[in-house]
Amino acid sequence: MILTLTLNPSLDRTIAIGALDRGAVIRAAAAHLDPGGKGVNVSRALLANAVASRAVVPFGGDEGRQLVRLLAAEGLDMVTVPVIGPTRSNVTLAEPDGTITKINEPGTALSPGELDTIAEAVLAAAHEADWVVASGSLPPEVPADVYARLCRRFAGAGILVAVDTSGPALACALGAAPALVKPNAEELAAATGMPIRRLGDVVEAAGKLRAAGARTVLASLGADGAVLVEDTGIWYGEAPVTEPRSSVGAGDAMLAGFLAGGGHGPDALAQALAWGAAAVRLPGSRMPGPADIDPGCVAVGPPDPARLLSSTPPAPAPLP
Ligand SMILES: Nc1ncnc2c1ncn2[C@@H]1O[C@H](COP(=O)(O)OP(=O)(O)O)[C@@H](O)[C@H]1O
Ligand SMILES: O=P(O)(O)OC[C@H]1O[C@](O)(COP(=O)(O)O)[C@@H](O)[C@@H]1O
Repeated sequence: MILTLTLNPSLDRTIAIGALDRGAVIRAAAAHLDPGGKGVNVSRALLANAVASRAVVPFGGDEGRQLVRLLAAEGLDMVTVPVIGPTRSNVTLAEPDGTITKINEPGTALSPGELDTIAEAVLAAAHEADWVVASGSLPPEVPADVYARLCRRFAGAGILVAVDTSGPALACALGAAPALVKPNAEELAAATGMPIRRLGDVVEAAGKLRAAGARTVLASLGADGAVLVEDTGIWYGEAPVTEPRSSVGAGDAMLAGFLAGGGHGPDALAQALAWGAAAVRLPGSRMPGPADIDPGCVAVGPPDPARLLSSTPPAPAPLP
């Protein structure tokens, strides 16, 4: 069983527009509402592929009740934890050429008591879990070491922790030896202070995250695919999509595919890429099921260090 924790879940509204014209009245072509948040999406993708998963989901206010209703309608196995602050809403503007602009709210603070209740819910469910996935940003005022504490709590208990986050929460988690981290190119650049222009940079930056404590690094590179760096090897793979519809949730589908594929090695990477590509072909953050996933669209092999990435993440700010 794969247990997910999303401390900052969301209602995700994806709005299809013609072109993003700042300052104008933009008439939307279509809109989708999906339940969201990174761990929630990992569980949704696993559910869509009949892989056992349970999601720990704090929820608050009318938005939170709607989130829980949407997840219940999908049949998600979840442990819901009521909290006072309302669940956030995130908006994605999707243009016809595939450009997406995301506006993610910060979310509402969790009190120390609420955090304790959420931690108890994770501990109670974790005894059945092979993996615990701690994913997404932290709401305001939540201590940056919250995922690190989770890693330490499960170290030695035979439960592997995967962390998908950014900034101080990622930096703290690295020091607690997570089994897996899944940075995207921008997070990799920010975490290492390195410009990420070529596959060689990705491999080098992943090596730095491993030196800092992560056992395995699954670096997602958007349309360029992904690089896997672990004890037994380094692999690169891609699964091109000719008509991308929405990349929202692609990273979460990809992580779900990797864990469902065994959580290590080139076959798991291939499955991750197939699930990520399938998510990109679907609208909003709809998670792909077996009918959407084409394992034949993936190529995995050794990375060519000189290969340039098609887009370079913003140059990282100098490390303090
Ligand atoms: N335009 C695309 N074409 C094909 N695959 C994509 C595309 N965008 C994303 N993906 C797939 O989704 C994965 C995650 O995307 P990425 O943008 O790196 O992550 P995140 O959504 O976490 O920022 C990629 O590694 C790739 O497998
Ligand atoms: O917690 P964060 O970093 O604000 O991200 C939350 C957002 O990420 C998503 O989980 C999508 O994630 P990915 O596109 O990285 O797979 C959305 O559902 C949600 O709105």
